[in-house]
Amino acid sequence: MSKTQLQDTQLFREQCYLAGAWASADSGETLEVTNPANGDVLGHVPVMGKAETTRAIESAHEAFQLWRQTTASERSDILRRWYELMMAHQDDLGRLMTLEQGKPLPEAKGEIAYAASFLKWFAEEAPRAYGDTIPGSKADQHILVIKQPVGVSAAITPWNFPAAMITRKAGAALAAGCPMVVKPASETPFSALALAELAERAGVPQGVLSVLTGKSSEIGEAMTHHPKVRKISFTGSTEVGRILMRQSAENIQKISLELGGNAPFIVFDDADLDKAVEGAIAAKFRNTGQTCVCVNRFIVQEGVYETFMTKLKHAMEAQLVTGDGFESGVNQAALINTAAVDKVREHLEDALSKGAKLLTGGEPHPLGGHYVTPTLLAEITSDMRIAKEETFGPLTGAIRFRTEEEAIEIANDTPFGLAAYFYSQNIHRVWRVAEGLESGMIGINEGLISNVAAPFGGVKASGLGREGSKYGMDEYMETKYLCMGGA
Ligand SMILES: NC(=O)C1=CN([C@@H]2O[C@H](COP(=O)(O)OP(=O)(O)OC[C@H]3O[C@@H](n4cnc5c(N)ncnc54)[C@H](OP(=O)(O)O)[C@@H]3O)[C@@H](O)[C@H]2O)C=CC1
Ligand SMILES: O=C(O)CCCC(=O)O
Repeated sequence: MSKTQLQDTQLFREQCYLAGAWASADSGETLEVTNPANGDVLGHVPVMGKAETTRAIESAHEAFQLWRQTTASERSDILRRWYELMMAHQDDLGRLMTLEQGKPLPEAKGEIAYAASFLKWFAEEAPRAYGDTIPGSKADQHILVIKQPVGVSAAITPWNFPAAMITRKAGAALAAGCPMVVKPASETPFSALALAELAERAGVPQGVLSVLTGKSSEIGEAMTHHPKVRKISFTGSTEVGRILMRQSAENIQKISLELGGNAPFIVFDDADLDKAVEGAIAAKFRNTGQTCVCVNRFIVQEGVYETFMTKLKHAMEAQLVTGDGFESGVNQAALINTAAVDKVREHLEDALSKGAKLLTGGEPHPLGGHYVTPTLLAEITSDMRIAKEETFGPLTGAIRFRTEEEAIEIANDTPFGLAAYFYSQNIHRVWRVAEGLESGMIGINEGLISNVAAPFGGVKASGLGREGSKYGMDEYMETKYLCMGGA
């Protein structure tokens, strides 16, 4: 990639940020990074492994001794500067993201603002790591509770949100007083390395943040097997989450997992259907369907089934524009890789072979490559892959239901429990359904639920822990009880 495409060419880094310095892999080996929209080679990043990860962890442990002693206000100032630098370079960072991830430029810039908001949020939360005092059980006894940073933390992040999944973790960790070693996805390392460059400019001390690219399983093993790493935070597939959870058992590391989803979107007879369609487009097609909170299955009550499906079909045909993320007006981009395209095709073929009806789309996209035509199916049933697995692309379909109980049963009939959405104007039903759905996050008459102030996370196979919000910093802190006697 020509560096001149960026206003600030220093944001394009082809080395890792290890212990406060820019470094190549010990082996000199590199990995090619391509643009998913056209296959162009954008550049190369180091293939690091166990040795480099161990050095980053040891440097983080050394840095921890000083970082934990900085005041919350000093950490807050640094995070605030990092936030301001991200916003000042929003155009370049957005451009880098569109190049390596594919998402449309306005959406990429939107992610930069979203990602930066976690740094601002945690800059504000850092001074609020309050403890407690509790009445003792004896007259001369006092019970105090303090919060302390867990120690060195490590993050492994995915390609679908190359910036926000780093700042949502690193913002909380650094605010709490923990250094962090980050391993971004191999598809989208340049966004991560640009964030490291800005962290350095913001004054994040040496060793407090390292960003390493390379062999994921080796880096993951080095992180989980190192006794000085006290916290692991992962966003990605449930399969890899399970591996990391097993590995982290060895050193009893604290672990947060934000894994796959299979979000249901229920439309009741009493819903405002136009609002439901608006919410459906937002909840399904954000990031071209490649978001863990994206709708997988619509579940629609029989009295409004035909009307809702017709309106959704028309909205998809009128509003969704597929193309290169740099083209104006495009809101559906190329998928990340061939495996993603294949998965969508397999879900479509499986559903059609089992009796689903095609309402729109279905054909290969004329642009070829990683482009997929937005597709809507009717008469989905629970034995289809689309109803059971995370599709992660612009394909969806709807199941028909009769009663509220049936809708909840269908919605909960999945190992996952990240996000769920439903539309109803009946306040009694709203409470019943919100309480009945087995999901960490529920959109009620709302299709866009991601928000820095809200706790993000799932239940069941969708993961453990919460990110963002006033709860996010707790994941990086230990609660310590002090019992003062003889007072
Ligand atoms: N919850 C979410 O937001 C996400 C969910 N997914 C789901 O997962 C599916 C597959 O996507 P995929 O990209 O393969 O997701 P992965 O879970 O494989 O990748 C996510 C991150 O984990 C790393 N990783 C992969 N294997 C290991 C390992 N053994 N130990 C440590 N780290 C590892 C990857 O590194 P590297 O890139 O170097 O391999 C990447 O940084 C998607 O179709 C989607 O259904 C995917 C991404 C995000
Ligand atoms: O895991 C994901 O898909 C990233 C979450 C994006 C969001 O915060 O909405």
